[in-house]
Amino acid sequence: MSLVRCVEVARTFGQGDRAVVAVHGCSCDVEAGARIAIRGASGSGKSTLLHLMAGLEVPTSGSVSWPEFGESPADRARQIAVVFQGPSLLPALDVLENTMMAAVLTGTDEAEATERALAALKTVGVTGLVNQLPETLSGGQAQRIAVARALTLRPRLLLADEPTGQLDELTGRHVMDVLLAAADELGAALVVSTHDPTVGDRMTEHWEMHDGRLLVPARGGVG
Ligand SMILES: Nc1ncnc2c1ncn2[C@@H]1O[C@H](COP(=O)(O)OP(=O)(O)OP(=O)(O)O)[C@@H](O)[C@H]1O
Repeated sequence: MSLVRCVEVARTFGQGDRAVVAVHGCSCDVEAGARIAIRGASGSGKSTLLHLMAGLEVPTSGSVSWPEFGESPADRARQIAVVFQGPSLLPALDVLENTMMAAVLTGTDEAEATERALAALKTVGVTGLVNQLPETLSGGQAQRIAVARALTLRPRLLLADEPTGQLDELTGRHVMDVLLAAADELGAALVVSTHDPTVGDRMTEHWEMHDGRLLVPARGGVG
């Protein structure tokens, strides 16, 4: 069964002359355990599609459903983690608090969330930073903490929007190692938008976006 099903989904921003159709009539399924890379030029709609899949954007038309996650947004929030493209840490919270926050807000006991967050920070290699505020971090460190926050949630669906875009090659490879290992361990599906062909090479399904339109090759097709 699909974790996410998009049927003829479209998302338009703005109105009238200023309307931008970011996503046009996209239909796709993310199956349990999938490893999907979404490639496409800047502005082709990758982030918007990931946000629709996460339930963070509401489609202008069409439908997004989560057949395995239940109807309520609260149930979904526990099952889906997003690694955002840009800075996403809360400036007033330190690294540990940022890492555990999403899990606590979705119902994980605080002691359990702390334990998970410390383990996730160790996994991404930033244990020395637990008490620092986001303003003291490099872009790469902040991105690794955003990955740790996603892992702390223990989701069944991991959506990562250009997770290596701001990182040097070695750190980027490490972040992908961590995301793939975590997805394996959790039995989660992983969907990554990327411009980096080396990231795409590590995934098993290859989707393309062009001007808001999604091309999903038939299973076993050439990516
Ligand atoms: N909140 C918004 N308001 C208005 N326009 C938006 C908004 N979000 C996205 N867009 C527009 O929708 C289109 C698709 O943007 P999106 O960020 O989804 O593309 P992308 O493929 O992720 O780009 P990139 O690779 O640069 O991150 C772009 O033309 C963008 O300017």
